[in-house]
Amino acid sequence: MTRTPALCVSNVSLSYGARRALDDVSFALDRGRFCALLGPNGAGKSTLFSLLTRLLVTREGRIEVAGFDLARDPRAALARIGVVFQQPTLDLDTTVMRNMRYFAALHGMAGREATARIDAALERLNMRERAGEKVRALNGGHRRRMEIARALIHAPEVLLLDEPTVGLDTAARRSITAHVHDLAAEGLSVLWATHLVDEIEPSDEVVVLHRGRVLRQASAAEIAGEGDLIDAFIEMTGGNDEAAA
Ligand SMILES: Nc1ncnc2c1ncn2[C@@H]1O[C@H](COP(=O)(O)OP(=O)(O)OP(=O)(O)O)[C@@H](O)[C@H]1O
Repeated sequence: MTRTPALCVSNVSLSYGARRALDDVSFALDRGRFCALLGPNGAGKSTLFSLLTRLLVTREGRIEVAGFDLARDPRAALARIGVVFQQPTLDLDTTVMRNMRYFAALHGMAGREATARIDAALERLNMRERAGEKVRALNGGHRRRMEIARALIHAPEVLLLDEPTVGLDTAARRSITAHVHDLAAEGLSVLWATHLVDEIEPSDEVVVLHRGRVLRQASAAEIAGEGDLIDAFIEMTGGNDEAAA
């Protein structure tokens, strides 16, 4: 028996006026996998994330989360998704704990249940000892970790992250990337949008998106072949990217 994929995107297209931002995009994310959505700037990654989170809707194609159709059963589908958007959405002048409690409340959780969920989520990101600090006092890497912990409060099956390391220094970038790979190893299904090849491990799944189209889905090792992933990526996309930055 085959398991329902964590995420299944089938023949999805979206245009902004005359501009075709996504063109017949299809891919599937298996459960418990780290999948990089790899594409140069303008490939359509953020547009796809907007569709996956229903900030945008399209009539062209179908999206399923853990078997739930996002258009027909949005409540069930969205309940299974945790999201970290590219732009931080933190209240800087409250503590980590108050931020987390606020989000738990949005998911209908309070009291002991909320406390247990928040503790577990912060623990997974090594952030428990920071619970009493104001967000403003945290460095960029810890703020991002807090956002990831926040996205896990409701125990989603799929975690979506849109270029989550933008603006972070090398050490913080490496730490966040490692933390999220650990989450996938624990069973979470992860879709990680990036244009940075060095955030991807050989065993990761990769969906290469370019000019709104999926060029390939395979493991990073398969795509790299005998060479490096970055060379394969540049060859596929024509090199109009700062992939090595
Ligand atoms: N609101 C919009 N109106 C018109 N065109 C848009 C809009 N948003 C995005 N686009 C265009 O759609 C295409 C895909 O953009 P998108 O932001 O999804 O790409 P991306 O891969 O996320 O790029 P980046 O890494 O720069 O965020 C680009 O050509 C972009 O200029």
